[in-house]
Amino acid sequence: AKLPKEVKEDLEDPNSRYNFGWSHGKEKLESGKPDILKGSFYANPILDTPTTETSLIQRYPSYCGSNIWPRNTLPEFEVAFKALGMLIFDVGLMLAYHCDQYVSRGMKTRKDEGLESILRRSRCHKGRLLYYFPSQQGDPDGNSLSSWCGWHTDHGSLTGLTCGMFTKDGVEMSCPDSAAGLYIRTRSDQIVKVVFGEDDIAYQIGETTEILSGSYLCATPHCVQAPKGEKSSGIERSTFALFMQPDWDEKLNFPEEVRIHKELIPSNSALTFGEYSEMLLDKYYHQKQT
Ligand SMILES: O=C(O)CCC(=O)C(=O)O
Ligand SMILES: [Fe+2]
Repeated sequence: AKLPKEVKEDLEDPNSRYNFGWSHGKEKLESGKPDILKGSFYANPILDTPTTETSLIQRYPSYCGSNIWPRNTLPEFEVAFKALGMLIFDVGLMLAYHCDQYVSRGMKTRKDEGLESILRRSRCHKGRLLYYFPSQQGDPDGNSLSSWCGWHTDHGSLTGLTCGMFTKDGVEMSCPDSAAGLYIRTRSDQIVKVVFGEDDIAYQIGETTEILSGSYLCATPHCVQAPKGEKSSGIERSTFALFMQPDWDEKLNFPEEVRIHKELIPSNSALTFGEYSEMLLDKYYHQKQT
């Protein structure tokens, strides 16, 4: 986020709707306003070029495009991003195995249709380095719990997260406001602050896992609160998320009873994850138009 403007512009990829490389102020919030509170850098830490087929790149640019790296300005960045992404991926596969064990108590799934197999063969995983710009006093939304990032569920399968790192002018420090950070809502509707260490990885369930597991597993609603108070001015937050999700070509066998995005899922057929994500994008796009 602190690279010169021209360097960041070179790292932008409008064709993928800014889903590769640098993205700032391009994503729209629920209110329809651009999200200027955070800057992101997206890349697939497992594959630099998921496919060379032009028709696929045109159809699913946000998944099938190629990584963009600041190889001249920050040569160590690519190495670190891939190492962290792959670590979260490997541990995530172990977690997926246990998710399958849990779900198998309640429903029958073929082994090759389990979460672990689906994630192992996917070419669609996406790492996102997030940088929340310094909190400002008197932000219009400064008092709400979701002041840095609103309540949402991630739409993929599993999201792995590192703990947020707070800095001021780039120097690491503990956050003066202990209430700042990530919050989740539990199955019993409790709001819980997520606390974990710098050597830990936290995983959240995404919507696709909820749907495919017949709601045995539930997507984790979460938001990020900015620090408040005078002492917190100038505090920035950085973290890394790995969105583990099925391949664009993966046929999703939706169970008969579906709780979320019901209206989008045809009752008789299996969509691919690529088709399904496109429908979701269209849905949110449509909502924003009305
Ligand atoms: O900043 C965080 O800890 C969470 C980020 C997040 O929810 C997302 O990128 O979807
Ligand atoms: Fe999220």
